[in-house]
Amino acid sequence: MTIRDDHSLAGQLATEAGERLVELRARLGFADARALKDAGDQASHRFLMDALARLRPDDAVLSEEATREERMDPRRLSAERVWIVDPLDGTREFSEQGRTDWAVHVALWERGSLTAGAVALPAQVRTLTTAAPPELPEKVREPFRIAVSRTRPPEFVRELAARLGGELVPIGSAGAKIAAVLTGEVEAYVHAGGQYEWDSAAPVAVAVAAGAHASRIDGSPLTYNQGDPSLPDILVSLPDLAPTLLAGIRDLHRQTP
Ligand SMILES: Nc1ncnc2c1ncn2[C@@H]1O[C@H](COP(=O)(O)O)[C@@H](OP(=O)(O)O)[C@H]1O
Ligand SMILES: [Mg+2]
Repeated sequence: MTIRDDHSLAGQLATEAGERLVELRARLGFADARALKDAGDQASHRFLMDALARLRPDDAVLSEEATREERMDPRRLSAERVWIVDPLDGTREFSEQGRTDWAVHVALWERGSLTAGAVALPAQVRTLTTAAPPELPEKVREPFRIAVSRTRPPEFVRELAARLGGELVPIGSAGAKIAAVLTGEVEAYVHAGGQYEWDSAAPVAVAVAAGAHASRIDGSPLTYNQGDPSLPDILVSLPDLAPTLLAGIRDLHRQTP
């Protein structure tokens, strides 16, 4: 495989890693969830690391599944091009039979911003990429829907939705939730309380390319390839809904700091 275009490369790598995960799921089955999660994380990480080393040997990589030492390698902080990958986002859902809300994330950061990315949703047989960003819905549906974590929904989002007249939709995986915003299944994704750069880099690259809003929940920019990869909160939404959500979050936090 020789792929000159980074957008296409992100798409092909995420898609192929995802196909391998589908096969692995079928082969191992769901009896031992821990074993399936670990095998999925490792197989996808190895595939992506080997492919990037072969196809983009001069670039740095930040992967969720790298060792702590590899993640802390200071070379990535002076590199001009860094691939930020989450080999299996929504690991919990991957290990649950029948669930399709898990993803493979491949993003490229260059000199301060995300420039390419892909989110494969292998069990939904689709990959969203910056090569051909999805077309956003033109109008915000009413009542609007906010995707939240199935297992760790932030406390304040229930109150936010109640005040603004929105509905909550629990979905696994940050990539699957942001994809749901871009394809019109929900209108927003709000998360707080903990997350890392690899959980959002690729889906945010696609969201921004599609024209969606993406920021921290206080409206400040999401920044990637930092020394500390923690990026604990995020808001992705259709652009017309963002001012309402940001103002609602600001009001809530003013009243309950
Ligand atoms: N409070 C928290 N602290 C750390 N990571 C969190 C988190 N809440 C969610 N995440 C991570 O964000 C991703 C999406 O989570 P969720 O499905 O709950 O929305 C998951 O990535 P992984 O599956 O790659 O570990 C999960 O680990
Ligand atoms: Mg993740």
